[in-house]
Amino acid sequence: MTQYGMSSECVVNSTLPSSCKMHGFKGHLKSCSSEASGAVLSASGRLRTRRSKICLDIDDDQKPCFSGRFESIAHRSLTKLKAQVINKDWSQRLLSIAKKKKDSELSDVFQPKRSANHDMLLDEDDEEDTSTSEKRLPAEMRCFDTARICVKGGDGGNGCVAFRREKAVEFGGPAGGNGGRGGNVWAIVDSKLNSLSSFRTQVHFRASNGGHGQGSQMHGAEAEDLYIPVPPGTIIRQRNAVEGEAPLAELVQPGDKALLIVGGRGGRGNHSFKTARNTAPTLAEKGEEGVEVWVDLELKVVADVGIIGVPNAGKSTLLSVVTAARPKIANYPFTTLVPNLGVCEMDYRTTVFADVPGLLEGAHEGLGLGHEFLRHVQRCRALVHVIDGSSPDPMGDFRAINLELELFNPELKEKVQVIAYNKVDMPDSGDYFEFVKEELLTQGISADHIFPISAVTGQGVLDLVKKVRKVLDELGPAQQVYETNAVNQTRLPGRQNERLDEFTIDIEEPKGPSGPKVFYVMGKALQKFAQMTNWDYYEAIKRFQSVLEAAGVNSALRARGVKEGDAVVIHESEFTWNDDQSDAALYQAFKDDMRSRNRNIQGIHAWPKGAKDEK
Ligand SMILES: Nc1nc2c(ncn2[C@@H]2O[C@H](COP(=O)(O)OP(=O)(O)OP(=O)(O)O)[C@@H](O)[C@H]2O)c(=O)[nH]1
Ligand SMILES: [Mg+2]
Repeated sequence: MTQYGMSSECVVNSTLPSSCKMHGFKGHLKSCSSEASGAVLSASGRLRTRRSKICLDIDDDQKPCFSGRFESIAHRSLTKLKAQVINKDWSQRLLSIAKKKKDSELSDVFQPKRSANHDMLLDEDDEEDTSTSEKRLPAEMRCFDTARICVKGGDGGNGCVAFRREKAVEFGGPAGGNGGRGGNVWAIVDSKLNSLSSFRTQVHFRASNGGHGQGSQMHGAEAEDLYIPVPPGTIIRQRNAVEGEAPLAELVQPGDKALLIVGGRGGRGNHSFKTARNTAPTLAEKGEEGVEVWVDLELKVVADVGIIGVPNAGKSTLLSVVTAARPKIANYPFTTLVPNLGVCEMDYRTTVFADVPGLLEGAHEGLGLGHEFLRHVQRCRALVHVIDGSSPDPMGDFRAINLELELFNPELKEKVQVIAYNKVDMPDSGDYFEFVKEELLTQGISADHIFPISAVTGQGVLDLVKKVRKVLDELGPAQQVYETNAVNQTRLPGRQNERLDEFTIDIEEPKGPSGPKVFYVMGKALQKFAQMTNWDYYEAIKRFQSVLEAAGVNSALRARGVKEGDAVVIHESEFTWNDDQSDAALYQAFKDDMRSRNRNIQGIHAWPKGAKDEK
């Protein structure tokens, strides 16, 4: 029996929230104990103290199986504390878990992973499989190069109904201001970022709403735009985009930005409705609602040189020596979980290095940390292959990695590789270098591409970097890195030419023999118009009615057989069809509606002819 991530001598001091429920141990857990006084930790119990010493005993051959909230908390706490663990059992355990991870789905970053109806086609079993395979690795170990976020443009502010009231100004006229525009949502490159991990904690991005209009012709304030920072090399697509569809944006260079969502426009106040015939209008529009969409982000790391090698070879150490980057370095495999970028400046020229997580045999099939970051290697112009000199079989490692690269994508084999035989400061590795070099020469690697280095002492690193620079120079200037036909929209679009007379009508048959039919009227402009109509003003409803008449909706409904009492649904509003289209009938319907909504009738300065006010 071994313990998960810790030995009996090494007890983790973990701070867990008091509400952390220890449920769902599913029988793998052999026993739990807690040393903190009063702490209760059992398969069905609850952890009651904030600071507790926990030991979890787990069968040798079984994976720990947590569920619910405890899973993420336990993994997070254990991952944070793994450096403190004296026993290296953690690494072994981690490695074995990672090896078990097998993701059969091979997909390219530029191909949307799922078709539009893929989710719908998934049966329940498939869904379960996906969720369990995703949960097999702790969140900290996943490569954060994809994310799904929800963006919403700000709502426009409402227009205002107001009249000028001043001493000695008898008929002041309408003075209601317009609402302000809602905020737009942009994605902008932030060169300090190198992964999409920030989108783990924030998924919803909403721009602020525009200010409402006020009296004295005061317009509402325009909302500020929302800028979502993304790392360079981010591709943004509509959720479930179909194959071949152009992405919304591809942001590569620092300063690149793209408009994702436009904020809603502000509603007009009654001052805007003033005409020669209607000099005192009592209606105003509501602000347009901001659109909400889900978008998929994918990151392609943009680097000149990719540092590859087996886990623990010293890749991150090399990156920290040649660049100012400070990646995490530790003596266990899979220290690096997301690709790290570093910029090396030499002779007034910059070279971007990417240190990718360690590769394992079977990486092309998704073993280890999966094949996701192999896509990043694909985009590097040259590779530095770090061989771990302290490994029992350095040439075996070298061959295995090259085979993995080739199996993932044959083009990867063609990439120029500069070999860095690392850890020569260690006596065993240094002595072994000549043998390895001979082997490498027999593999067809030219002698001037092989460098014995010690990333820790810096020995041989300068020569290596000079060679890398030379190789890049020989390859010529970097190619255009925009790889998709994305429409990076950088300007606000002009007014959309949406027509009110473009609509469709769907009919839902009555439920019972005497029930009403339901007519769904759908059209982009019509729905927006219905959403912006302020139903609290009679004049607004009258305007809505006349627009329906002018756009041909009423005649289309009549042609489809609408009868008195049938329901007509436009956007989120439901109306009851009345054959009597007179002002009096409309006013009566308005009054009934206001009463049912418990609202006070307001803004009517002249009652329509024939309407009888009950008040
Ligand atoms: N003696 C010696 N140790 C080295 C050298 N380079 C790296 N190391 C050690 O090797 C261990 C692993 O180094 P990392 O840089 O984290 O290795 P890595 O390849 O990035 O490992 P992963 O990210 O886990 O794949 C650390 O303990 C380093 O101190 C070297 O040149 N000499
Ligand atoms: Mg590393």
